Amino acid sequence: MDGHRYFAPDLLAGEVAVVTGGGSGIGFAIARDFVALGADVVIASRSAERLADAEGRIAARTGRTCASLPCDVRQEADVDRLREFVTARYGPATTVVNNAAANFFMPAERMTRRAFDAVLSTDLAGTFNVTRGLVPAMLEAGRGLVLNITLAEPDRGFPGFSHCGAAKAAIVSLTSSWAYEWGGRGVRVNGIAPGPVPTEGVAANMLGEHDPARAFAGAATRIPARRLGTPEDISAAAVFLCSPAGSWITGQNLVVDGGFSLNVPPNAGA
Ligand SMILES: CCC/C=C/C(=O)SCCNC(=O)CCNC(=O)[C@H](O)C(C)(C)COP(=O)([O-])OP(=O)([O-])OC[C@H]1O[C@@H](n2cnc3c(N)ncnc32)[C@H](O)[C@@H]1OP(=O)([O-])[O-]
Ligand SMILES: NC(=O)C1=CN([C@@H]2O[C@H](COP(=O)(O)OP(=O)(O)OC[C@H]3O[C@@H](n4cnc5c(N)ncnc54)[C@H](OP(=O)(O)O)[C@@H]3O)[C@@H](O)[C@H]2O)C=CC1
Repeated sequence: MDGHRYFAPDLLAGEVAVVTGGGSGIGFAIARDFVALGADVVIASRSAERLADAEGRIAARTGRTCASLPCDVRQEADVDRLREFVTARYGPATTVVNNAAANFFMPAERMTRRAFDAVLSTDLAGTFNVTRGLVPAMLEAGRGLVLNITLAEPDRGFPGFSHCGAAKAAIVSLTSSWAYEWGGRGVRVNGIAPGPVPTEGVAANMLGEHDPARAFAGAATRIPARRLGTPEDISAAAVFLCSPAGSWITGQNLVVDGGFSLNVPPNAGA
């Protein structure tokens, strides 16, 4: 069920939103729900094929179109092209969702510098590049929103995924710094920290040789809400934070995880 059903149909009318990684998983759900609620949306990621497919699915589900542009968030020149494309098509972006990310299982002692850089350059530098590219126009306009897709309590570590944990911890810190620096100039900055959401990206990149069905079923038993998250759980929170209903919320990292980060021991409360 799409996340936009909770909200008034024109809630985001007048917004121009860029969603990185909007062709799949959580980013797709956010883009789809923003479109359904009246925003003009550009989805951006590396694969033109994935973006074209997502554009078609969004139009079929919402009856409204969005636009897409191939963009590698690691490349500043790509981000410059993205800003020019968005501005020419819809006017300057008023909302950016930094959702694009890379992650894969890698024990810390085997982590090569190239593997570390592959994740840090996508997750951390990518978030910096896109924000740095799009926020100046928001500051000039005196209004804007940045939403970073993060991780719950990343300072506690992310065993097996230390590169991604480090990147997400730094993004949470950027969220606070940017919120403070830009709060007086009309730009809010927040994070959403999703719990386990069984997307294709997770199945393909994080589970190694594990059978996805078994791995996901095992994870669900460790969640107080006793179910995995859905992309719609995350997109509904994104709509709230990026709407006027969230206008006094900035610098926060909203955990949306069915209680997963409470670390309830197995069988507790069963
Ligand atoms: C709870 C939080 C959950 C978060 C979830 C998510 O983020 S889900 C989002 C999940 N979605 C995605 O991740 C999106 C899709 N992901 C991707 O496209 C890739 O993961 C990528 C962006 C890292 C490739 O970037 P690129 O083209 O720049 O990389 P490259 O090919 O040039 O390799 C550079 C180094 O990294 C190594 N290495 C790379 N991949 C793997 C692997 N799977 N396995 C092991 N190692 C891997 C590779 O060996 C090499 O090191 P070496 O051996 O030369 O010393
Ligand atoms: N699913 C989960 O359990 C959790 C997810 N998250 C976070 O949620 C977000 C979405 O993850 P999810 O939907 O699960 O995974 P996906 O793999 O579906 O999403 C990753 C997206 O990032 C894009 N991407 C990757 N590298 C780049 C790049 N260099 N430039 C531009 N786009 C890029 C991919 O598109 P393309 O290949 O076309 O470039 C893809 O659409 C991520 O930030 C992730 O870290 C956080 C906690 C838990």
